[in-house]
Amino acid sequence: MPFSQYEGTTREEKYRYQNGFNSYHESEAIDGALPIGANSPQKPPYGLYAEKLSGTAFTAPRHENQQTWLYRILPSCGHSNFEPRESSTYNTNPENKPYEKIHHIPNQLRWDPFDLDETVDWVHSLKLIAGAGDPTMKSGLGIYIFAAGKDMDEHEAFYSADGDFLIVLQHGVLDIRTELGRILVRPNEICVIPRGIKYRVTLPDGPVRGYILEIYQGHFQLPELGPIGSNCLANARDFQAPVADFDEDTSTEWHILCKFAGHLFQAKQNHTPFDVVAWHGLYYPYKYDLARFNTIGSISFDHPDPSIFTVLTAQSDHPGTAVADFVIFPPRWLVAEDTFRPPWYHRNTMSEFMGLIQGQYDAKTGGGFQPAGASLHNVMAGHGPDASTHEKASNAELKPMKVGEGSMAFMFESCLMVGVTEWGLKTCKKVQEGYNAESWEPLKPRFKKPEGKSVRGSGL
Ligand SMILES: O=C(O)Cc1cc(O)ccc1O
Ligand SMILES: [Fe+2]
Repeated sequence: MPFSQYEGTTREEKYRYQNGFNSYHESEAIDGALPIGANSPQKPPYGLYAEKLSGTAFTAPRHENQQTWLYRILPSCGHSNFEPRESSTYNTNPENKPYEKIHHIPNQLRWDPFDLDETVDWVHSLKLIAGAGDPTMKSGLGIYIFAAGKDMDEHEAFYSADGDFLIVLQHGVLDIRTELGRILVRPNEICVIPRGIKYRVTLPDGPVRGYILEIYQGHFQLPELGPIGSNCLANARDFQAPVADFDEDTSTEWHILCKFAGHLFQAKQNHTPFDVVAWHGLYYPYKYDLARFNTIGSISFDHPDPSIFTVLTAQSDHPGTAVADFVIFPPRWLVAEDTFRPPWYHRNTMSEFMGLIQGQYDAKTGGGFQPAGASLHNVMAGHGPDASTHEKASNAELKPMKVGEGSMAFMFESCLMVGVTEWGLKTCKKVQEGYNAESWEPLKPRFKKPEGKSVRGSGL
C-alpha cells in the first residue's frame, strides 16, 4: 500500500494554507526537506530530486518573475510519450481546427442556466463557450462552463499547458489535490491553478458547476489601487496557497492528462505526481473567498466604473488595459444621491462576459439572468439595465439601500473581441432568443421637448 501522510485524518485537517498574494512561500511536509541557502545542492535532503517549475521566462523582470522549486521523490520527466486522447471529440481551441467554427457576433447574448452533468469528471466537464486568440501563440483567453458529477480516476492527474485557470465555482465543492498541496474550494470561493501545475479533482459533496477563465498569456495580479491607497478590494492576505503534502507511491500506474493547444493528451508513469515533499517560490495555486472582498463605491453621487470591483487582473502589454479582469458584484450599500444607481446604458470597447453564482444581479431584475446562466456583451454592443430595472431605479426613493444580499454576480472583462464556440451558440441549447427584445424593446422614449425653447442644429 502506498504510504500517505493523511491516512486516518479528517477532511478539515487535510487542508492547511499559507496566506498572501504574490508572497514568496515555502512549505515542507517533513522538517529539513528544503535545502538551506541553495536551490540545487549536489544531494538534496532525504534523497529528493530538485525540479524547477517556471511560470515566467527566467529573465522576466523581478516584479513579474514567478518560479517555484520542488523537492520531490521522482522528477516529472519520467513518463511514457504523450499520446492524443479523444482527438475527434476533445477540442478547446477551435482556432486550430478550421472546421470548428468560432462565431464573432455583435449581438447581445444571454444563456439560460447550464445543466449539471453527473456523467463526466473534471477533465471532460470543460466546455469552451467563448474565447479570443490562441494558446499556441500564448495570447488571448478561453471561457469555459464546467459541470461534473464524477471524481477523476484515482490515479489520474491533469494539467493545462495552455494557460492559467481561474475557476469560479457556482455549485458544489471542489477538492483539488495539486502537486503543491490540497485546496478545498467551497461555494463563493474562486481558485487559480497556474499553467502546468498538475492536479486531481474530486467532488466530496456531489455534482459541481461553474465557470473558468483561462488566460493564455501572463498571470493574474491584484489591480493597482491608485488613489484608493494601500488597502481595499481584495486584500493580499486573504489569498490562500496550499502547504506541501505528498504520497510515496512509486509502484502504481498513473495517467497524466494534459491539455495542450486545446487538445487532450495522455502519458503513463509508474509513480504518483503528488510526491512533492517541499517547495518554495512564487508560482503556486491559490484560492480566495469572495466574501472577503472589501467593496467600495460612491458615497456622494454618480455610478462609478465597475473597475472598482476588480478582484484580479491579467494585464496586456498596454498598462491599464486588461486581457482579462475578474470583477465581482457583491452585496453592498447604495447611497448615492440624485443618481440613477444601476449601471448606465453603455457601449464598451472591452467585451463583457457575465455569470451569476447566486441570487440576483441588481442591473438585471427582469428575470432572465439566472444563477448558472451567462451573458456576453461583446465589443461595442449596447447594453444596460433591462426596462423593468430602469423603471424601478428611475423612480426609487434614494435612501440608503442594500443590494445583492445573498448574491454574487461576476464579469470577465477583456480588451479582446470574444468569439462564441459552436457549443456555446448551438450545441448547449441555452441561448435565449428573445434577450434583446425582452430587455430593451420595452424602453419607451421619454423625451419631452420643452415648449418655447429654440432648437439649434438640424433638429427642427
Ligand atoms: O454591464 C454590466 O452590467 C456590467 C457593468 C456594471 C457597471 O456597474 C458598470 C458598467 C458595466 O459594464
Ligand atoms: Fe456592461
